[in-house]
Amino acid sequence: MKIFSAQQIRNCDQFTIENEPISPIKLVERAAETCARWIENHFNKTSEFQVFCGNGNNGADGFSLARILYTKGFDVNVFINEKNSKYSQEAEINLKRIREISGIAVYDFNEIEDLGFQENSVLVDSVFGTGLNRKIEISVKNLIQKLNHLSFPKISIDIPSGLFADRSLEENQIVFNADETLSFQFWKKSFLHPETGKFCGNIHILEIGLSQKFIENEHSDYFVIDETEIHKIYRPRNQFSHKGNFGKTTIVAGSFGKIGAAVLATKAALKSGSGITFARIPACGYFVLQSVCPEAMVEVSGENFVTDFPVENDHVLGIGPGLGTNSETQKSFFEFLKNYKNPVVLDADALNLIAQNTEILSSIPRNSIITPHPKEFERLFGSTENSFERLELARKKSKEFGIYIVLKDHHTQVITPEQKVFYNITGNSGMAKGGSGDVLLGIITSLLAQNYSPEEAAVFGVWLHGKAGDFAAEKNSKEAMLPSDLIDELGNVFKILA
Ligand SMILES: NC(=O)C1=CN([C@@H]2O[C@H](COP(=O)(O)OP(=O)(O)OC[C@H]3O[C@@H](n4cnc5c(N)ncnc54)[C@H](O)[C@@H]3O)[C@@H](O)[C@H]2O)[C@@H](O)CC1
Ligand SMILES: [K+]
Repeated sequence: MKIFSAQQIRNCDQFTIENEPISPIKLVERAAETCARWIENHFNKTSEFQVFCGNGNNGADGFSLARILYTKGFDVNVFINEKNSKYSQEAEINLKRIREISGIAVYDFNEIEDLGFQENSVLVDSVFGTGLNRKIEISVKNLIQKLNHLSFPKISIDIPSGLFADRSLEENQIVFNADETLSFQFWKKSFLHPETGKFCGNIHILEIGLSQKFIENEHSDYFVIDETEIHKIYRPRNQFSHKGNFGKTTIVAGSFGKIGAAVLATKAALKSGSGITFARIPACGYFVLQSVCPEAMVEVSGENFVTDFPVENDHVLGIGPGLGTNSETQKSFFEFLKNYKNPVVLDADALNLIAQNTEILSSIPRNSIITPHPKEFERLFGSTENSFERLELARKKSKEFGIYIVLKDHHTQVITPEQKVFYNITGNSGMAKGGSGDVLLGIITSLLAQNYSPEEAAVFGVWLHGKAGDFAAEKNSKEAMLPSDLIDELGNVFKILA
């Protein structure tokens, strides 16, 4: 699914109004009705809704929602900024409709303290939407601060007030802290970054029938990985195929004390479809690997750490988990990078070795995939102010070195040399444990070996990994789930695709 900027969303609204055609007020009504349906399905009629409305069309949505909820039998109060009487046309019409209903009281933002809300209150934030274009003024700031201190359920309409749709926060910005965000039609970039996404609570993207023609034709470099895309990428195994059709994967990993990383990566490669799987590990891990992964072939290199790298051109190599940073490993790894031309997958210590001498970055074979977490990324490419800037730096570096960067985070981003960005929305905090990255490297390497393109392997790989994590959390809890549980769940994820 494409992600648009605030300006592109405005253009999409406008295009829909002109071409469907539909009047602006009817479009607001459609958006509000969609929210009301969601609310009706999630709250019972004893709830009392306190709806806070701004002056733009986000406010218009709020007024309309208040009216619809009232007609559905909910108790509703509406709050406005009496001092600011300049409303958008749609907001003005909808506020007038509210004033005509005697059962809905309209109060000023200032009155919330005198009123004291009922215990069954639900707060609805319809103050600012995607039209926010500057820092919030003091009176609204005070309101949001006060509301954030109340412990009632909080719903934001379209976007929590105070967030920009497509960029980071201003300094000292106050943002409504939602439990649920009901957002129209598109994911917004700010929902997907940690500094801003933390204000959104659970995100629900509600379809409001904006123009498909506009959405198809409008260019964007930013995407959310959705299941429809994954179905297009996934290739079921042909009945007449044999193991030679699914590639050869070699995992180069492990050192004394870190053989577990090699085991996880190798098992993950085996469980995500690789035809023939090799592990190149130091001798100290030989018996462990052979016993826990009997399907893999083991090649030994060095005693306690890997001392030479394979150069078989028909294998796809995934290098790094638990490799260690011994100087002998580094020397042969760098030698290998200088001579090897096929795409490889690099993670963990492979990246730490490169970070010790970043000149070698330009020797990474074109179209390789690297999978750094934010700290590893910083060691490779330098620090940035926030995750929005980090993403833009990653786009630049992807292009410069002709590599795919899988920037691991709560919503992992896959960045391509063409500067496209794919945000992953599967996965959960139970995966924030040592070993998860080793599993991801195994999956992506295996997919690349099976002839998925680097973009497909990275996008499909992060999605599979996250989905397996979601299944594992459901069975074991986020606390108790282990990276090995992700590997066990891969089968169930493939089953939903077949
Ligand atoms: N345009 C449309 O057709 C649709 C719009 N929709 C709603 O409309 C919203 C966007 O509406 P608007 O573009 O009117 O903007 P908003 O309702 O987000 O409000 C911003 C308004 O306040 C002003 N403003 C911006 N920053 C401010 C600040 N810091 N302090 C004080 N005032 C500030 C802006 O000039 C604008 O008038 C969406 O988020 C969505 O909720 C939906 O109803 C769907 C259809
Ligand atoms: K809002």
